[in-house]
Amino acid sequence: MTSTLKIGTRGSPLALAQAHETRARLMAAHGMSEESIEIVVISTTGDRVQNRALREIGGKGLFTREIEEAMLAGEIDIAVHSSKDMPTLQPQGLVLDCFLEREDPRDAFITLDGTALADLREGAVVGTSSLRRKAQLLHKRPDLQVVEFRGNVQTRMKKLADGVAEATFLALAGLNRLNAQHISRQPVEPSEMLPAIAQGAIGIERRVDDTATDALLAPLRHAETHHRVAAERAFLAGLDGSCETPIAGLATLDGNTLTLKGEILRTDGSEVLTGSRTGPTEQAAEMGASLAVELLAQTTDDFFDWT
Ligand SMILES: NCc1[nH]cc(CCC(=O)O)c1CC(=O)O
Repeated sequence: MTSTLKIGTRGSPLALAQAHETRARLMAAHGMSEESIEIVVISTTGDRVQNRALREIGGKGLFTREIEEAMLAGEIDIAVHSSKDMPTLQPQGLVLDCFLEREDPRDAFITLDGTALADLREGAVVGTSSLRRKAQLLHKRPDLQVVEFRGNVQTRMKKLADGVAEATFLALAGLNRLNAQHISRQPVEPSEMLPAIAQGAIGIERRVDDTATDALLAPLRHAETHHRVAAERAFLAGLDGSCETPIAGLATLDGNTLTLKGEILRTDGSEVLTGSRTGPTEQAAEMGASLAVELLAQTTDDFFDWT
């Protein structure tokens, strides 16, 4: 290969770690040299706006638009993303169909002194900007107070140190990828709190008609992750999920048998609707779609209202 493969990514520490992991996997799979793969950092609207809740400026494409424009313009060849931040539909001409082996999909509960979620004092303040985590937490513990908590891992840890909140949640996958061993964390079992759709899975987007890049990505594709993410994202798509709706879901695989658990919540945590599907991997998308239909059928008109 004579030309350079260009990987587009956001510039956050986690995004860069994921881009470097992708480059390392490409090098290992194809014997490519480090110089033959360039990492191109692209700033997105989501990165630039730090002072407002993301949902106020709208939509899931906030962290992807500028990267996708660069790919359509041919300035980059692939884009490396956290699949959980990706809309279910990609812009015309692009496809998200390469998923690397999934990291731990669980959330982590973070306190400075190691207090467990179950031991959090009555009325404690928890910081999170995730509507899902907020709704799930309030569903279990209506006594807790949830405050908005944006920013990268360091910023959030500083807020804990400053006493802005006593606890927060982070994705275990992110902590692992950042080698953040110094941050003490307690994994939250999915039976306690279902994670976000596709949490822990790196997704690689490319141009639909770029067959050379498609072939280059082939050895990076992880089949089990693909089936699990396909079921979860079909569930999300069926719910027309935006970041305004608390949605959670996780698919697990036992041989060729996929089990998908999914839930939707009222924003204040006062109601949660859950369900599951089990079937062969070939039916991943149908399972996700039919679970979405089942849960939507149980919602009343005001279920998605802000409360
Ligand atoms: N919304 C930000 C985001 N997007 C992906 C991850 C973690 C890594 C992953 O899920 O792959 C995080 C941080 C977090 O939720 O703590």
